[in-house]
Amino acid sequence: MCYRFADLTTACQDDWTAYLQHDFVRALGAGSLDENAFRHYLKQDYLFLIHFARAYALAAYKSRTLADLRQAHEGLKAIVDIELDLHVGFCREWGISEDDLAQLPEARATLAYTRYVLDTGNRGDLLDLHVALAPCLVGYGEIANWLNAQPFTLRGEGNPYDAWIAMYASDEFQAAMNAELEWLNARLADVTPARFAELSTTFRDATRLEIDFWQMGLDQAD
Ligand SMILES: Cc1ncc(C[n+]2csc(CCO)c2C)c(N)n1
Repeated sequence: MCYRFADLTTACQDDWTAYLQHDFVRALGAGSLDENAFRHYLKQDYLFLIHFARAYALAAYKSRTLADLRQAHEGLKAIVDIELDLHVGFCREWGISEDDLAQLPEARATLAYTRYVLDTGNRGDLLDLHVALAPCLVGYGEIANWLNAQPFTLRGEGNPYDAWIAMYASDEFQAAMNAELEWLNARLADVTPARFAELSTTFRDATRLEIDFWQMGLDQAD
C-alpha cells in the first residue's frame, strides 16, 4: 500500500469537511461574520502563531537530515520574521493593539490545539509532527480555494474579510502548501497500515481541534 495525504482526509472525511466548510468560514466568505467574532479569532490566532513557531523549532530538533533541518529553520524564520509581524499589523487594522496582544488570556481551544500539536511532536517523530500540523498548513489553503469556488463568496472591497481570503489563496501560500503536500506524500508512501492508522488518529484529532478553534471564534469563547 502506498499512502498519500488524500488518504488522511478520506479517513476522517466528515470531520475534514466540517472543518473546511465551518459556519465561521462560510461567514468569512459571505462577508457576514460578526466583527467581534473575527477580532476574537485574530487575537487567539496570535497566540496560536507563537506556539506554531515553537512547533517549527521542535521540528528542527526532531530533524535527522540537513534538508529537514533547513526546512524547519525556514518555517521558523518565516513565522517569526514575517508572519507574526503581518499578523500584528492586521490586528492593528482591526483595532487590536500590541499591548492588547501582549496581555491576552489564552482560550481553552487555543491551549488544547497548540499543546496537542507540541505533545504529538514530542512523543513522536518528525512525521507525527508534520501530520499534526497538516490540518493547519493544508487546511487553510484548501479553505481559501473552496471559498473561491462558492457562489456566496464575496471577493473585493465589499467583503471586510477579503484580505484574509487573499492571503491564503495567494500563489505564495499555495506554493508552501504544495511543498508540504509533496513532503507528506513522500513520507506516507512507505508507512505500514498500522503506522498509517496511528497517523490518521493524529490527523483527525488535529482537524477536530481546528473545528473547535473556528467555533471558539464564533462563540467568542474563552
Ligand atoms: C488556528 C489556525 N490554523 C491554521 C492557521 C494557518 N496557519 C498558521 S501558521 C501557518 C503556516 C505558516 O504560514 C498557517 C497556514 C491559522 N492561522 N490559525
